Amino acid sequence: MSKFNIAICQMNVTDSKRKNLENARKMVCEAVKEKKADIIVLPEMFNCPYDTKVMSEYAEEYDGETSQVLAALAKELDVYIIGGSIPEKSENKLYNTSLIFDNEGAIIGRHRKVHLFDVDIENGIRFKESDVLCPGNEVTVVETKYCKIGVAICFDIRFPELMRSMVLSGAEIIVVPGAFNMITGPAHWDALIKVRAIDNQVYFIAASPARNEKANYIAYGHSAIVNPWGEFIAWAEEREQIICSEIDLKYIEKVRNELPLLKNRRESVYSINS
Ligand SMILES: O=C(O)CCC(=O)C(=O)O
Repeated sequence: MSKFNIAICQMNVTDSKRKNLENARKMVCEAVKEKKADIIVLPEMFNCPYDTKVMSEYAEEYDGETSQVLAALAKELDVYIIGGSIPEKSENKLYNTSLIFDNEGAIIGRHRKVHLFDVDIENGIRFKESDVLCPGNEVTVVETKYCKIGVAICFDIRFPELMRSMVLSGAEIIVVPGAFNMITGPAHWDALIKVRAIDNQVYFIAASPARNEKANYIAYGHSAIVNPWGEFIAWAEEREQIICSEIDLKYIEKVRNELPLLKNRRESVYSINS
């Protein structure tokens, strides 16, 4: 199957976990019914506000309520779900975690955000995820019936080594649920998505929550899907909406053959492990 559809549900996230889960369910159903999506991606922290003060209150151990909702939905609709991210509790630690389900509802991967968002930008934004979260330590690439998919979370997008590691493990699509903000979003979001797609010759799927002006942390929105040539093939505005695009695995092969970047790497000159 070299062609299939991926959708992003750019959902509005509120402080009610119940409403967020209901909304995720409604939008995933719509993505399947209206857009014929085969793989659906949710945004970072889709079941709770993106606020370090409340993450522990919303956190769940695997396999908690959110995981059960997503697994049941994937099975019922016969689709893959890349469950954005949620605060995950494990052995008294908290992680920012993406749970990934196949079309039978089985969990096939779990990415714990590797690079925590700790920044202090003058007259801009101060955020310190490491106040409450622990980093994950693994590169995540899941095997699906379509192809291998790399999954990372938000700030992880800024680390090209992580993305390259995924591609060297066979990823042909990279999915990044991410809640950029009103400072770094306009400055860097589109450019990062585009360049990561170009330098890794992958379809790049970046899934933001909708912009909610009432939230403490205002997400940028503008979810997007970029092809391996670096073209935006689907994009959202700020509001709640679903975007969807066809993925053509043969096109990845074509771009990689015509412009052979991955083949021409000079590993003897540089090493991403150094
Ligand atoms: O890298 C950025 O500018 C935003 C990152 C972020 O919001 C996050 O990691 O959740």
